[in-house]
Amino acid sequence: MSANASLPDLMYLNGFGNEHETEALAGALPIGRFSPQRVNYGLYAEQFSSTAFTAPRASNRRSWLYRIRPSVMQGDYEPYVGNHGQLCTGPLAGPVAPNMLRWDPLPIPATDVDFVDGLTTIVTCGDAMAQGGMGIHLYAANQSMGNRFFYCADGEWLLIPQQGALLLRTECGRLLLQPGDIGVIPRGMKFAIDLPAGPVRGYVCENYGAPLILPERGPVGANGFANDRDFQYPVAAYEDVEGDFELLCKFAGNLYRAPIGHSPLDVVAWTGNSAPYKYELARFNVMGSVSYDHPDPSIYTVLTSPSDTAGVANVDFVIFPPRWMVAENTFRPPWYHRNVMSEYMGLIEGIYDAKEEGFLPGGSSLHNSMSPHGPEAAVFDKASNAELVPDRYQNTLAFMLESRYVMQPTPWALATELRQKDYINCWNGLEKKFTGRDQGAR
Ligand SMILES: O=C(O)Cc1cc(O)ccc1O
Ligand SMILES: [Fe+2]
Repeated sequence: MSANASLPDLMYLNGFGNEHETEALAGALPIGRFSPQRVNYGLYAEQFSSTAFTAPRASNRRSWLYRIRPSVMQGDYEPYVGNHGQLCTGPLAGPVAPNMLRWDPLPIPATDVDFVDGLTTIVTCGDAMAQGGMGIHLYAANQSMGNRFFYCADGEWLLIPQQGALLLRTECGRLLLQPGDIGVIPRGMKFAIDLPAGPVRGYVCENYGAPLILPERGPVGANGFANDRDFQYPVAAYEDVEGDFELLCKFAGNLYRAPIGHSPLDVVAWTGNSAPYKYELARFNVMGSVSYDHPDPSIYTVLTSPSDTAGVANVDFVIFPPRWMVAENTFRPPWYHRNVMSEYMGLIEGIYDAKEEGFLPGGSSLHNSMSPHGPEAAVFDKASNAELVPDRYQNTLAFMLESRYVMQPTPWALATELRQKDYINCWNGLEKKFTGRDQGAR
């Protein structure tokens, strides 16, 4: 068991996008073929395709699942209306104002709410039906899903816990996520989320586009940033239980439910490269300036969903982890900035260096395409006058979801009391300092 006695100590398979194979019962995996006439143990073979059959080999993702019942063993879907939050899908209707926006964290619900019912969408971009863009959901929940199972046909889910542990029970096995970890669940994979250590809060990026991959390293070489070996996949674990259960799904922007007479997490063995995985953000190997200037934040990219244009992401997932700051004769916080890419930010822990006030763990900010942003006034003054000794940034873990597509706040996001209507005032006090005199700064 791990340090917290209520948390399971799970085994994992290491390696990003590897052709993994795992069996919960010895001999359950066919050898030398995927679909033998009869599968051992009376299992059914089912292929799970996450990319088109004909996607190039380097980007092709699929797995073979050997399961107690094939996935067709379920009832018809009917609309599901239980969602306690407000789950939305891009594109949303109406105009998008370019205002800079910021929100306080969601409260933990006062009534019983599980993970799926506790989702509230804050922004979306692109178009789920066209398989581009993403939705960003906040979650706050206090109940395990138990025998309510879910899958999302609209996109891959990147889970970013901010508070509390998530036990992901998936078709491929179990993953434990704690704050500081991230988890990725392929589009369409069935799962349930239990809460082994109390209430939870965090963020979900529903990636409508190409599956997340590791970014190129370029001249950095063969190691560094997020290393492939640190991505962890589950070992096969199956549930052989029957009952009056519920299969929920999100499809083409709406939630549905179907009755199901058994746990769909009944995969006894699987092999392939499309499976859920986790990554501990503390393992990120941070690159940074050891001479001068604040580099572009792309050096902190953990995962990227490419678009059809090289270097222009559908979604980049970027973190700002603890690290040393040593740059000389440099304004060390992020510079003032206008960006063609749209930037959503969240905070997992501590304080973010550009915003020491008002950007809280569990909170959010949105700086849309070409909307100006940068350090608040107090940070500008502090950083302009700081003694530039080596400084270790500790107790900090912010992240950014960046996209080529304009991000549209949901009606909830604009109306909620959690929105800080005075956010723009954080830049008050950046008065004119221009004197017209040469002050000798170089
Ligand atoms: O705070 C932000 O807006 C994110 C960000 C961080 C950084 O280090 C450089 C540019 C940038 O947009
Ligand atoms: Fe920015």
